[in-house]
Amino acid sequence: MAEPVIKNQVKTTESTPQEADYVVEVKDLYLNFYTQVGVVRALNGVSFSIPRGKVLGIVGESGCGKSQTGLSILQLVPPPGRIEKGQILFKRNPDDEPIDILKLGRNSDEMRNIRGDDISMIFQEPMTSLNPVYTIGDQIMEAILLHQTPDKKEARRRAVDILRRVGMPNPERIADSYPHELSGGMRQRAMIALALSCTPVLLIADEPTTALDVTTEAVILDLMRELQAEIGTSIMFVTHNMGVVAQMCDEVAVMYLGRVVERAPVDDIFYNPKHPYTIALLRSIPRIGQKKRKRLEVIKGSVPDPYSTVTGCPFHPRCPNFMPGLCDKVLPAETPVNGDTKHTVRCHLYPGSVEVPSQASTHGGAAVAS
Ligand SMILES: Nc1ncnc2c1ncn2[C@@H]1O[C@H](COP(=O)(O)OP(=O)(O)OP(=O)(O)O)[C@@H](O)[C@H]1O
Repeated sequence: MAEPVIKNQVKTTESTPQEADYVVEVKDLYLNFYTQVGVVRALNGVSFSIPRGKVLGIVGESGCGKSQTGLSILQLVPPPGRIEKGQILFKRNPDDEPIDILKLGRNSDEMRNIRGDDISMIFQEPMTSLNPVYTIGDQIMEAILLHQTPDKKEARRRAVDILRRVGMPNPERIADSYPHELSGGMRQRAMIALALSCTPVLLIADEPTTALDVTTEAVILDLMRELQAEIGTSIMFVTHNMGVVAQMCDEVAVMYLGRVVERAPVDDIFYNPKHPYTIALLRSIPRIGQKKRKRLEVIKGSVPDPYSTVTGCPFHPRCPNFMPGLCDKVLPAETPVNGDTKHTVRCHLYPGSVEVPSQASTHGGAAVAS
């Protein structure tokens, strides 16, 4: 029986991020929402790359722009959102010339092909992806018939096979079930099966397990990791849960108010965090060996109102290391930590941060005052 074609091959490399192979590179992305009460500057110069065959975690508190970054990659930002600036470079294969997704028409055939064939997205709520009026099997078959084979019998066989691979008991029966007939964990598996049915080069997983109980969450995370290793799909894993990051990710980008403030291999994020925001995020989670009575620390203050203006470093109003006259005036540039380009930070505690002249920021440091 022919297996679905695996489009992407894992290529392990010890090179720097600039040299390393990526599937998607987001460069200096700006996104605004033009609402009736004002402009929300949701993304303010987001830059990062998703390494081929690896899992990149995107973490940060609610409202920092994680989901909108994922939706931007698929050109699915809802109105009244508008991408103002930036590039999203996509490379299907390592040797391909990159395609700038933002140059493609939102509804063009090429964009639809990328959405259906190369990049899949899964959400916290499976019913966002699953259609309640079609059986699970029909929905998976539809994707396979559209992108892989016109043969209905073969499509059915592949649909059942992928349901088996995501650990569904009795996949033949599940294929004939409607979404409402399944439990939450089963629906999540069905959604993953649907997303992986075309062996995408990239899977964008937006809090896919947040709504599940911890036991089911652990099973689904294991499954995703297994399938990722088997198929070689890259994953952009959006979460606010640092425990999930430790379990799932190879690299991590920490976002604060529409900007990446630190990115590094996962071990560096946990054992050598640099940005005060990353450190605060880590202090707010329980750790093994921590004294029972020790209270978890809450990050001081709250995320600024989306319409408000912050000058300098967007984190300065909450930062324990705040340096008046610098942090509230100058937006820190992204700099490598001790010359290591795999680990970068945007913070004035580290050399090289004062590169950009004084700038005003809106909602988390939009670059330039308007
Ligand atoms: N339709 C919209 N209209 C106006 N502002 C929006 C809209 N959608 C998102 N935003 C704003 O964009 C910013 C980024 O939102 P986003 O959903 O990406 O955050 P997030 O980090 O994914 O948060 P969460 O973890 O809660 O999903 C937020 O300030 C949010 O209020």
